[in-house]
Amino acid sequence: MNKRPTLSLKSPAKPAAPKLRASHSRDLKPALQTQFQTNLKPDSLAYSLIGAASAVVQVKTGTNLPQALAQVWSKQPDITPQARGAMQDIAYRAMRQLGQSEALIGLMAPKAPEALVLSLLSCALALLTAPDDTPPYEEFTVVDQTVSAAEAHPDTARAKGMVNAVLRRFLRERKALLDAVLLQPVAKWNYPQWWIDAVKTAWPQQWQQILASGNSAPPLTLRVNARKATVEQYLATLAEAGMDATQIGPYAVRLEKPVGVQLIPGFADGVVSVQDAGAQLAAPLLDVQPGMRVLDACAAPGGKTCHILELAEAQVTALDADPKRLARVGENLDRLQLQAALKPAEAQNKDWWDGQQYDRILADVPCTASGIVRRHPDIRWLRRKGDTLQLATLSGKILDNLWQMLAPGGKLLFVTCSLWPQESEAQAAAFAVRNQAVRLDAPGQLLPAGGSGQDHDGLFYALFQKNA
Ligand SMILES: C[S@@+](CC[C@H](N)C(=O)[O-])C[C@H]1O[C@@H](n2cnc3c(N)ncnc32)[C@H](O)[C@@H]1O
Repeated sequence: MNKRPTLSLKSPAKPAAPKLRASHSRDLKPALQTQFQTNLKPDSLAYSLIGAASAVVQVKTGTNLPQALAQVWSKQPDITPQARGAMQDIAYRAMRQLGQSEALIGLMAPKAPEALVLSLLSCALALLTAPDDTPPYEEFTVVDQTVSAAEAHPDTARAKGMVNAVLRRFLRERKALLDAVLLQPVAKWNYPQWWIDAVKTAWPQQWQQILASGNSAPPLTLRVNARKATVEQYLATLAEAGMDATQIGPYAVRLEKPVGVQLIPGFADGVVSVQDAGAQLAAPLLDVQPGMRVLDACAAPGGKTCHILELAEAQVTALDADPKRLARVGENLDRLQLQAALKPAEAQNKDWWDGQQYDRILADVPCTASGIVRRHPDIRWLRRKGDTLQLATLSGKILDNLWQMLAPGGKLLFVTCSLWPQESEAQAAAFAVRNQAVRLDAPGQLLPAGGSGQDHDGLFYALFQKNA
């Protein structure tokens, strides 16, 4: 028998449930199909659509999209890199269009669809309403393949007719349907209403530009390793490889066309790393001198740790509460041939500290990540309004604890990738008062920016010095 790929991501098989009458089974969630296999070809759009939908459905229950996709892929040993790429592309598009797609489905579906059907329709509608000039697939291909995907999965097969009807109606009545749903802010902007309100309150002049920029596809920005090359030298390497690129920061180079890291010249040898241009401001701001003791207190995956070490021979400790993520710091250090001490520990505690103070501390604290939604379009659907206060409380504790570990005259750089003042400027101001910290020059809130000149995520920087 042919080995067929598994497309379900579900939990271990349970004993068979008693048979239900048809009328009852309609009201209950179908049993999870752990062993489900499909005849869909891995290079078909249907295969990518059902895989993407399986990931999107998990985001709706609280899993982040990269993890959800990794779980889908782990169940399909035969998946090709192309199918993986296609699934990822569809799932990310679905996240960026989710408000509009769900509003459209709400208008067209005769009753609320089952979770996987809803996600499958959202993936298909994201392809049919792609904001790019060139739609990624022909409209009728999308409809046919979505119907085939629905037919091939036990959780969606019964809804095949409805999927067909909804998508065909969308193609017939596209303008009227879009005009109707775009009156709703959630459909127009593709964020939850509380998020739209929070951006409006915090940034009354810039809120529309901020929301729109969060829906744009992110650039691929590289950081040139100052120990191995200058930006000019690396731009020449890219030109030789026929890759267009622009310098957008002291060490930052933006590729005109994003490619996989395996295709980036010098990546494997540590000549460059992938890092947003805004995030590349941290290491220079810390002003680390050779031989200094430096603590990177929330370090994983290590972008800023590595940049610090590229700029100075320092004794760096990279700490993170998540040991799995901390392992990625080790991998990045290895690729760049750099060294740091790795500590799996919580930055609000002292149990890991040897009592020797640091000359520099980087506190890139956990936050809502509301400034990096163009890279992580799932975040807006995963976050809850109350997360801001909870995370701000934790980061306040982290900052107060770290301050005691800073040597007199030392500097602490507080960073967030948030747009919410409660996590950023208000936190910085309150911290300075509580600790009589001297505030030095730093960019403060950087709103997300895209375009020819500047291109960076939304970040916040505050720099403090301890009185000598
Ligand atoms: C914004 S990310 C850091 C990004 C990193 N500085 C970089 O540039 O690659 C925040 C990190 O804080 C870690 N974290 C969360 N809670 C923590 C805590 N209580 N103590 C230390 N690290 C924590 C998370 O695991 C996450 O890796």
